[in-house]
Amino acid sequence: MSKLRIAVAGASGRMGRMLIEATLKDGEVVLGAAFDRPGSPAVGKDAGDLVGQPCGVQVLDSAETALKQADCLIDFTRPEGTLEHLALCRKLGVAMIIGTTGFDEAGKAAIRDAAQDIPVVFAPNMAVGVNLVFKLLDVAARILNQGYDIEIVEAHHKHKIDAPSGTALRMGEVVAHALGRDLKECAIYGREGVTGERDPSTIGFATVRGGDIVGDHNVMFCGTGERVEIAHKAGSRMPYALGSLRAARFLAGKKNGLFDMQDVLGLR
Ligand SMILES: NC(=O)C1=CN([C@@H]2O[C@H](COP(=O)(O)OP(=O)(O)OC[C@H]3O[C@@H](n4cnc5c(N)ncnc54)[C@H](OP(=O)(O)O)[C@@H]3O)[C@@H](O)[C@H]2O)C=CC1
Ligand SMILES: O=C(O)C1=N[C@H](C(=O)O)C[C@H](O)C1
Repeated sequence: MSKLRIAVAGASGRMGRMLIEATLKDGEVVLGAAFDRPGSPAVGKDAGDLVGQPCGVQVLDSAETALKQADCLIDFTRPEGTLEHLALCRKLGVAMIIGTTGFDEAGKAAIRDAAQDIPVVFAPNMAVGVNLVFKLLDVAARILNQGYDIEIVEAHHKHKIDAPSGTALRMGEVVAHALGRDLKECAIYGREGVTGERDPSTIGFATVRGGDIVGDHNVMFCGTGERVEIAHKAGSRMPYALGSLRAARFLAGKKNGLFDMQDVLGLR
């Protein structure tokens, strides 16, 4: 059987480079194509040169040409780019792994719609450890369901453009769902000035941005006389890339459908 051909969008980005490295090291898949935006300095270079491992696959500036050489696209770019690539994947029948965060409701609806025709894994965090944390949070919130104030603190590198992180938002959704609340109605994004006492029905978010922090998340259940903290710290982007490749293998042979990493890891 021929190996699964992976295409990488945003090839020269932080995740693009990590995905190329992980794909080249993986014995079960091959790098079918890599592409970047027209005008990117990476276009025309050997994709493997971006990670010090020449491979003979040139970085293209046409997503459509690249996707014709792939079975599955892994996309960690920006919402507007991902949605353009999604339309092309739908047209060409290419499976898609979406790691990009920061979509608005219309963007999420477009992903759900496309998944009627192609298989898609869409997850704010592909790391196995973070997906375990989602499960732990569900258990914790159901047990600590009264008398505990919930605060979610995340920290990322200075280049990150969206806040709170997609992962922090998903953590909030998991906790809110376990408590029978709607995150849209109970989230508090930052505080300033005379805020008054804390409303116990809220879930608070705090964001730190600086340096080269890969990604830290800490969910605090603050009670009276005790505090439970469930945290994950990423020291490298490799877990996101390895999770994405696991997701690509999970989609192989599927005709359509929308999945996330809980499906991929059998945690649903
Ligand atoms: N789900 C997960 O596990 C993870 C998700 N992420 C998410 O992945 C995304 C990318 O992160 P990161 O790699 O750090 O970002 P980078 O900025 O390092 O890379 C983004 C890449 O996408 C390209 N790009 C930007 N805009 C567009 C566009 N409109 N169309 C096509 N390509 C575009 C960039 O090109 P150019 O340089 O020309 O702008 C660049 O090559 C973010 O949304 C981040 O939150 C990150 C890590 C893990
Ligand atoms: O931009 C990043 O770097 C990351 N983004 C994702 C998010 O928004 O949750 C995942 C990870 O935390 C790294």
